[in-house]
Amino acid sequence: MSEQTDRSVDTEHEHHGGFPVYTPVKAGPNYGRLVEALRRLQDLAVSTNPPDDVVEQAIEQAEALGDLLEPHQVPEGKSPAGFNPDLPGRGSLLQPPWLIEKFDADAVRERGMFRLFHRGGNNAVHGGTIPLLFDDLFGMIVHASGHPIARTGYLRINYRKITPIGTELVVEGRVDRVEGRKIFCSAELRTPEGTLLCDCEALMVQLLPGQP
Ligand SMILES: CCCCCCCCCCCCCCCC(=O)SCCNC(=O)CCNC(=O)[C@H](O)C(C)(C)COP(=O)(O)OP(=O)(O)OC[C@H]1O[C@@H](n2cnc3c(N)ncnc32)[C@H](O)[C@@H]1OP(=O)(O)O
Repeated sequence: MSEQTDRSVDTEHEHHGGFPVYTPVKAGPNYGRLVEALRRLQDLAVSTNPPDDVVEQAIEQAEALGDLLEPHQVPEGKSPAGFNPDLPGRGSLLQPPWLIEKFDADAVRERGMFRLFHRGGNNAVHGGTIPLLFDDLFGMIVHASGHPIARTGYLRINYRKITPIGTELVVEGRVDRVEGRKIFCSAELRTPEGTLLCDCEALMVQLLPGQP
């Protein structure tokens, strides 16, 4: 039985629905550099228009990189990607590369920038990227406040001001109240000076045993 499915290691497992037990995954000394190099590629992929001979070279190199990495695929929870809290975006390419600044029962705060590959219209952050930031934050808030794993029932976002790319920003949220399985949370995205850009309310619903 794999460590991930051996539920005897976590006697509270029933209270985490059907989720595997997640634990932080250590990254080697170069892993963060790899993720940042891939993010740079994502930035360039959305902001370049290379001639076809360069496109051909890029394809060859990208395919070679895929071939290099593919033999090292591991199940969910075994890669540092998303499971290393010390890396920007916890090492995940999906997440905006923000760093966790506070991870306490009363609040979770992250600081970072949106990248070029998060661009929506007219150089502002894409409106669909902001729920990604909030949703992930609420997952961490549920965890940090000691609740079993919960899934997002809803996110209600108010876009108050244009969210800029390449500028340091801060997001902070907390649990507001709990009613049975329902964990009501809120969070705000601000500039470091405190200007409110977006705020969000969320309902996180604690999973029942076996719920995926
Ligand atoms: C580094 C290593 C450590 C890392 C450290 C961080 C750890 C990080 C862990 C990650 C943890 C993952 C975090 C997942 C974050 C997502 O899950 S994002 C995925 C997006 N969400 C989903 O896909 C959820 C899909 N929906 C569902 O699965 C089900 O609808 C739910 C949410 C489980 C609820 O279903 P259910 O169990 O059948 O419950 P149901 O009876 O429908 O609802 C329960 C109550 O909530 C209410 N409710 C449910 N939905 C709504 C709604 N949309 N509006 C209003 N009320 C609602 C119901 O009315 C009901 O209220 P009461 O009648 O009890 O008063």
